[in-house]
Amino acid sequence: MTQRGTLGVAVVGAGRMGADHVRRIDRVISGARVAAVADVDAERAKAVADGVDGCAAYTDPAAAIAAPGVDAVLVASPGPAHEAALMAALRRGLPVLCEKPLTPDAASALRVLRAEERLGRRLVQVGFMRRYDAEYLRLKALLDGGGLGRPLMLHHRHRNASSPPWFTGEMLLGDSAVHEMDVTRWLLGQEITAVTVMRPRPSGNAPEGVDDPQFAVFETDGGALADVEVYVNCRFGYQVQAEAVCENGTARIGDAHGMLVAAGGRWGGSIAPGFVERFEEAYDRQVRAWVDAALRGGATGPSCWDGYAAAAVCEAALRARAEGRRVEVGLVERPALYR
Ligand SMILES: NC(=O)C1=CN([C@@H]2O[C@H](COP(=O)(O)OP(=O)(O)OC[C@H]3O[C@@H](n4cnc5c(N)ncnc54)[C@H](O)[C@@H]3O)[C@@H](O)[C@H]2O)C=CC1
Ligand SMILES: O=C1[C@@H](O)[C@H](O)[C@@H](O)[C@H](O)[C@H]1O
Repeated sequence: MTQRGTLGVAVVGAGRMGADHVRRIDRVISGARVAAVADVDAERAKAVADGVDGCAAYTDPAAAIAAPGVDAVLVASPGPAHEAALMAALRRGLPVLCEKPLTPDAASALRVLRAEERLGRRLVQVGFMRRYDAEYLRLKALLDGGGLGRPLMLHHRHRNASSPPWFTGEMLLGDSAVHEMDVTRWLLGQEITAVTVMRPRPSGNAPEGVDDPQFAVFETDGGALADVEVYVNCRFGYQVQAEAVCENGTARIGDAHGMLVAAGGRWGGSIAPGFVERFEEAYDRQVRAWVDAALRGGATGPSCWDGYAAAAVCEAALRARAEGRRVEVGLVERPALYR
């Protein structure tokens, strides 16, 4: 039950993304309020909850999800903790926005999908926020319109200025390139069927033991190819680009944002420092769409099927990287709920 048409949200995980979503719900989005914040780090939960009127702090996510006034759950804990929070929310029949990845592997993603399927209706939205980015939406509309002919190839570039200290070689695929796995499927309306991963000699910027950058190639069931360069210690900024090569033309996004300045014999723009700045409007639109759907009692956007398919592609990519060979992606039959 919502109080006076306002969605009471429990936010699980009060780190970088969780705290930013709390700010967004509290100050940017209408129709929702943060009723509870849970973090295993009690001080962090309290610090974030203290910034919001009437918000309670918890260290146990299940207690926050069951708290009075909670109508919906936003999961922003690390990927391995997502399944427990998702299951607790689904047991109570609550709508969930779960940060990517849905879960870190296909088996756990499938368990979540089956739990939602048993309820017979969609309650989960996965935080693949690029689907809400204005540039990606324009590219999707262009491809769907068919004016350029059939898409043949996608070229993706995903560069971060630097990776956090805990980042591993596996995370370039499971944490970063998972976005390209999702947008490839979404832009083309096709499933990824096989993955190959190649690695150049690591950059001198890469932390010891981290194979950065990596290069992956996806094959799809519609006969398209997509490649992604993931480079998470490029130093120069946060850059996400995509180019579609179609039968009769190409379209490219992610080159320039905002102003171009000409001065002193040079011209140019600026590159966002990080994902929070580059995708700020997409995060806003994503959360707004989730709140609107939850207030109507449903879910929208990337589904458990999308989260599961991306997890299966990740698993294949990790095997392809470890074994140095092309690996096929195995998916279960797509349930009727997600068709
Ligand atoms: N869509 C996007 O562009 C981005 C998405 N993410 C995703 O957001 C999620 C969170 O990432 P960050 O905020 O960067 O991580 P973070 O490390 O900054 O924050 C995670 C928080 O969760 C807490 N936590 C750990 N285990 C928990 C549990 N079992 N229950 C409740 N809280 C727990 C930690 O104490 C920490 O405060 C991840 O799934 C990540 O992949 C992260 C960055 C960007
Ligand atoms: O999701 C994200 C992070 O978790 C990930 O670590 C970054 O590489 C991505 O650019 C960002 O969008």
